[in-house]
Amino acid sequence: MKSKPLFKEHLMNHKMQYVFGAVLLSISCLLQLVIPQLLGSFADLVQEGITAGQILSIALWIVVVGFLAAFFRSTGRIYLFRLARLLEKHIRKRLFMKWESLPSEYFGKQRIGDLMSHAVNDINIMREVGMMGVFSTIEATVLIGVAIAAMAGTVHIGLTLLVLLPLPALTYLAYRFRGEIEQRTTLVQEAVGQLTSRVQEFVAGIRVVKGYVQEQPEMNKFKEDNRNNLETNCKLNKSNSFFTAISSAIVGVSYLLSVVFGGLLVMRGSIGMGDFVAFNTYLTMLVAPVENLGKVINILQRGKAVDVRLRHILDTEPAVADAKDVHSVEEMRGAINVKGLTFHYPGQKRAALDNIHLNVPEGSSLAIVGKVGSGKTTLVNLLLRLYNPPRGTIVIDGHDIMDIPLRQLRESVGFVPQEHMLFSTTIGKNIAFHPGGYGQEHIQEAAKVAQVYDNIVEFPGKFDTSLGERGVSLSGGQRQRVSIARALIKEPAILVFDDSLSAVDAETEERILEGLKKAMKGRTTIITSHRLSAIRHADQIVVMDQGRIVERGDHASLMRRGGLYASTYNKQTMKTGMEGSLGYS
Ligand SMILES: Nc1ncnc2c1ncn2[C@@H]1O[C@H](COP(=O)(O)OP(=O)(O)OP(=O)(O)O)[C@@H](O)[C@H]1O
Repeated sequence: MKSKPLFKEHLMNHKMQYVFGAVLLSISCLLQLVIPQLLGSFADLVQEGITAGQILSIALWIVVVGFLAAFFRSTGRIYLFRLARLLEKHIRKRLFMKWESLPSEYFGKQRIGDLMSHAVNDINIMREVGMMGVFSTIEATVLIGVAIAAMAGTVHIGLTLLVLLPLPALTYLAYRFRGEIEQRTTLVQEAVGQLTSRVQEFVAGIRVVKGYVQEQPEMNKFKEDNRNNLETNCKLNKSNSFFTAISSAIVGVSYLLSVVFGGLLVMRGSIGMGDFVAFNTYLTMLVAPVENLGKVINILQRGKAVDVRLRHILDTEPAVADAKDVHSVEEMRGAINVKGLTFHYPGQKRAALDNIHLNVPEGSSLAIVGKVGSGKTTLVNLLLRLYNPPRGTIVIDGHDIMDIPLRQLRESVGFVPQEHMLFSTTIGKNIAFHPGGYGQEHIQEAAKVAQVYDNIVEFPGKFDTSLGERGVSLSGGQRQRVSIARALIKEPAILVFDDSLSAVDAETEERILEGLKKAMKGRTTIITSHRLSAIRHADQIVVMDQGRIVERGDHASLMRRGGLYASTYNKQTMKTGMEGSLGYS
């Protein structure tokens, strides 16, 4: 279902609050319009010979009216701005919830800078719509409307019409600039996204940049993006300034007409001096709201463009989601059956997996080995339902994986991915990464099994040591093991290690797997690895090549067979032996 325009929806949901804010602001506007009348009376009295008491009385009225107008204006402002903050909070929450529901594939296609730009800049613009957009629209509408009525009703209808003549030009101008400002705003947002992505990539890849002496080319790319950002902003600024300047010029023409023709009317005696003063004070009061109208139109246009962009994200249907009638299954035990699984990535002709059959009994271990790109990660991703497998091709404990609620499925799997993402919080919290949290005892036990306990207790803060963004203060191997501890603490029915031990040497990998034996007991374990020595104890080993299983069996039977597995194993052990004798292992 398509979502409604975000601001409109917020307006409808908070109708009464907006009305109340508008009433407060309108009272302030009406009070402000009393001041020209007071000044008009003052001018008339001056001509007739004013007394000190009259001066004092008018001054007092101006102070009282000014004070009340300011009181209602600031109260209305506080009220309406609070609504705008609510709008900002609401959209940010919806956006984050939507992002959480989208598959990792979605994020693979997005630049981080663009996502950041949506989360920060776009939402700021929506807040501006709620703040200045609403506030200035109400103020401009009431002030302009009532001021014009007062000018026509109390001073001179002909002069009012004459002075207002240039204003339709402002409407035309707003119409003419509408598309241009909208288009340029989009370009500015894109330029900001590009710049943010560039900085993010530079920071994330700083070691590669330095290692390949790419500082200068990277600086050139940054300069180009920075220049583009400047240019797009200047163009937008030009449109805005041009628009504002012409708006002011139009208002200036109104002034000219008022002074010339108003002056003539005073000379002819058609209106009094007081009326002339009041008329020009009204006109002065019109200048700010009319000028603001330009800004408001600009904000509303930018808001419209952002609204469309944000709704485009909010309307994205997650490719992987629970079916409507999905029900929790009884306890997950971890018996996995894969039946004739063939899988194509969206838009790909070549099958990433081709007719895969597997039977992994509950509590047993399966190792998936094969060359780069042979389909190991794809198989694991489908088991976690990061993509949808064809119906009936993956069955866990007798249930088609498509009929198991995603939450239950993923809670039953302890997944250790290739990339070890750690969050910028303490090591303990990285391990206890679960809504309910875990006690210290659990955290320490998981760290021990993952062979990282000794490293952690050496840090000054032990488990309370804070990690920088992406866990930069830990070595690759330590990060991997913290990530393993995070999977183990869940005590899941199924453990999946997707080439997760590649950052440690062969000996450490074996030691970790040896240490994990206790944790693996009673759990179905799936390990993908390039290093065959590490997985040789698995109950079942499958060798993949170009999306197909080309060999299967246990280590001994595969070695006897003398195929791809045996030759790779022999090559690898020979290499490791050489490295060992050279002191590398
Ligand atoms: N998101 C994707 N979209 C399209 N094709 C993909 C995607 N991910 C992987 N592939 C392709 O699917 C095939 C299998 O990839 P997969 O990542 O499963 O291999 P792998 O055996 O895990 O490789 P590695 O050992 O390098 O991790 C490859 O040809 C790869 O290019």
